[in-house]
Amino acid sequence: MTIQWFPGHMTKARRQIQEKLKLIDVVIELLDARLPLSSRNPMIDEILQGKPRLIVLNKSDLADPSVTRQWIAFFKQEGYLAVEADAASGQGLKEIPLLAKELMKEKIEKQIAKGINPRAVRALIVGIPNVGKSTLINGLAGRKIAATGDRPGVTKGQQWIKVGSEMELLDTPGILWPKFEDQNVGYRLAVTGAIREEILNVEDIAFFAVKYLVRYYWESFAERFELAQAPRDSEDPDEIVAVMEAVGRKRGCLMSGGRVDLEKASGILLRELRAGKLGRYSLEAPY
Ligand SMILES: Nc1nc2c(ncn2[C@@H]2O[C@H](COP(=O)(O)OP(=O)(O)OP(=O)(O)O)[C@@H](O)[C@H]2O)c(=O)[nH]1
Repeated sequence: MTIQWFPGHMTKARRQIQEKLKLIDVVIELLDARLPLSSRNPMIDEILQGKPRLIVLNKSDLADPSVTRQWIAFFKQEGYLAVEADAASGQGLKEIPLLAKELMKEKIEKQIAKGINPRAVRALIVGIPNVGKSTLINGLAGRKIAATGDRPGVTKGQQWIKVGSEMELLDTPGILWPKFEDQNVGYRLAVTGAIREEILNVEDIAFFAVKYLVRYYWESFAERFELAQAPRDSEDPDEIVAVMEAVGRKRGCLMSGGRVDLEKASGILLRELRAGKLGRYSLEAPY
């Protein structure tokens, strides 16, 4: 699903999340492990109004494991509980209800001291489009959950999904918008496929990706496309375009006269990258 975010949509999304906040104890903020800051909503602190929060770095199977470890340390230093997960395979999901409960520890202890039997912790998943919210809900539920949505005319009955005996999850996630002002954020999101290619030019997206990969992941990049020579200067645009042309020649993207069809080559490169064929990579690091 791709959403065109206009100010009215943002206000509506914010209002919908804030309505749901009244029903829950903790928020599970889902970020993309490959680009945790770029996949984060710019107003998240304001929107969540101090609700206890667990940060889940999803799609960690696609991210560079050493960079993901740095991100976990970074978020912990910022005072959050943070874990990595691969919602698609189920890796890392078992810990989530335990950590949600950990966030409520003090309240639960107080209730027990007063002789009250604490109920299951109620949680809401929030995140930008395509970050894996539905996949995580299904993974935690252990089955496919039908999205009941906030469609007009449909009774707004929220459904609770039981996750073991300790957590209950709202069946519809909170959808947030990404940060638009920073062009590099847009490119990082586009590289992962979270923004449609009609919005940003495919060659520009591939250029951005190649520049980054050449600098940080040259070995796996060179291996995939059988490239011998690393560019001398990864800041030189001509050298990056030369790498893209070499990729195009390897993939047979040639036009009449032997020129490389860069648009086609860019499309192929991004597809292979998104499918994990170039290995695991992260597009930003905290340090
Ligand atoms: N490799 C990998 N893919 C994942 C993971 N989680 C989700 N995906 C894939 O990412 C894509 C988006 O997942 P969704 O669960 O639909 O994301 P969403 O946040 O609900 O998206 P919207 O409905 O657009 O808000 C799907 O193709 C999933 O299969 C993961 O941990 N690893």
